[in-house]
Amino acid sequence: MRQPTRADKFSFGLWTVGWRGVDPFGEATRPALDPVEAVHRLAELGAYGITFHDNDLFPIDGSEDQRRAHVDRLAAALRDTGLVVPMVTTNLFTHPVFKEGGLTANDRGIRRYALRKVLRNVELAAELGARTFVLWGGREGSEYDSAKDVRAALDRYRESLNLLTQFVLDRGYEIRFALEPKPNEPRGDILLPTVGHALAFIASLEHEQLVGVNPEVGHEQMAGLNFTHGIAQALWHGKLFHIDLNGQRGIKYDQDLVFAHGDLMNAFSLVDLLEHGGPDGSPAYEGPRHFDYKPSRTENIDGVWQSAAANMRNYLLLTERARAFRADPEVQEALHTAGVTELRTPTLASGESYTELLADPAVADFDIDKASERGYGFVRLNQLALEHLTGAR
Ligand SMILES: C[C@H](O)C[C@](C)(O)CO
Ligand SMILES: [Mg+2]
Ligand SMILES: [Mn+2]
Repeated sequence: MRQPTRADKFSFGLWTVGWRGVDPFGEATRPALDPVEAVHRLAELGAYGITFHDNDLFPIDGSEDQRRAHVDRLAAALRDTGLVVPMVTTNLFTHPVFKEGGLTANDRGIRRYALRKVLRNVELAAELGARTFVLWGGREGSEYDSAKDVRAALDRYRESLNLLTQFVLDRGYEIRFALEPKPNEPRGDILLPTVGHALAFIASLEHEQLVGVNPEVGHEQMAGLNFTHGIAQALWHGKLFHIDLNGQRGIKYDQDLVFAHGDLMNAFSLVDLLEHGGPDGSPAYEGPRHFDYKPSRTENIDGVWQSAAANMRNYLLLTERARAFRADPEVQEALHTAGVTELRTPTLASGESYTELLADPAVADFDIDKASERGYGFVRLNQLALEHLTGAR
């Protein structure tokens, strides 16, 4: 099993390895981690980039000089290690001022403050060469239906995205925005809860070509959805601008487990799609393989670095297993029997009209009982996948 290299484009949020283990029922179990230390350690482990929220780097109420000093310290560590910053995002959820939202808070003053905070952070993203700007609306939502006019909230979200995309165009920044959906937590119900909601919303924006999605494994699975299906549809729309990889075990609080420590079969099909879903088995996605996870609260700092390494190792393991799966002649035969490749053939012959379809005797006399007898062999195909996944093949 090879070690990760910069070419694998693995990136980590500073907030991941830096998570101190505070949860709603317990205080921190680990000391604060210096972002510069995180950059050096992640570089040693084989990462290629780091991402961050503004306030992962500097305090929300710090002075301009303090802000600049923290940014310069990070920039120096990036130069020393060669790590890059593919993505930047804004914290619109920790400070109490955001307790009722940021960009879609009922309070207009808070919305104006939040929007300015994002604009300032887009400038920082441009300074550091980030190409993607993520917006996770963790506090955009409600606990009580009568407390939030959802249509007005979507108006405010659209107003914000239209301003932010105009800002990027006017400044000439090479930046695109990626919305990160999540169904709930910390708000009882979060707006734009799934990839589907986000894709529909993006279509309503003035500069929709600059806005895509940053789906997170656990977030779609918290909504009971199949993550690989969500990623496939995001790719189909040309809107997979970034991705948050982690693990989740069923519909419960956001576990942010190490990638593949949740639904392993879905992690396998996801990596197969990302790495071999393009033309002739090439990658379907060229962006960073970004981990947004939390080292379990049970771990000490050694466990933190082991968990970071585990994310990259699991991605590489699944890539290797998926490659063997695709190369297995029995798998190719099973895919053919299952009709997986047949689905790529258009239902209509080229140029065929509905008139010709209606008149086609082969369709008019289609023997549905005979057609019902087809055995697709899906279980055998899935067994082959499992045997490759477990190294039994
Ligand atoms: C980018 C986003 O803000 C990161 C979080 C907080 O982990 C949500 O997944
Ligand atoms: Mg999460
Ligand atoms: Mn995330």
